[in-house]
Amino acid sequence: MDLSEFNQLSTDDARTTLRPCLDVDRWIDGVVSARPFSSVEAALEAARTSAAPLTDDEINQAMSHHPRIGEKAEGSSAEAAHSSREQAGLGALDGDVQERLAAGNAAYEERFDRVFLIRAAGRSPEEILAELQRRMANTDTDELAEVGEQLIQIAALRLEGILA
Ligand SMILES: NC(=O)NC1=NC(=O)NC1=O
Repeated sequence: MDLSEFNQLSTDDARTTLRPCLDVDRWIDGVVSARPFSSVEAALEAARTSAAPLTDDEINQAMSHHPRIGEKAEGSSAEAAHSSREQAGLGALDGDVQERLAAGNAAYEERFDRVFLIRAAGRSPEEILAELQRRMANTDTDELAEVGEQLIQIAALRLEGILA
């Protein structure tokens, strides 16, 4: 849809449109209430700043919608479609990278007890692996903050796709 359609959506329809971007009510309401936007960039800026930083509870709730990096998104939900598109950008992972990513995901889950989440769009598999290694050294607190930032980056990219 275009920006004027988004600006004119009812509050409920705007909320429904935004939920697959980030399943956090405070973020959704922040973007919905900032309408009408004068430009797509203004809408994206609202998406990048609304509800930031996310709380631990909001992060944990939002995380349930994200498949592992390198794994096919399950189901036919809007979130799954977004994830598939974002991960398609990784291209066909060669065997070695696929294995290293699977091993990295397992190590990350062991260390932080959640799926490794990263904004995949615009990143090569090698960059994602490097980020995974770097973040393994984070404290729990620092890592949770990074996850929150990545969720918001993904949300803004998803909104950009919706408004394209
Ligand atoms: N585990 C993940 O990082 N998942 C994802 N990253 C994205 O950019 N989209 C996803 O679904």
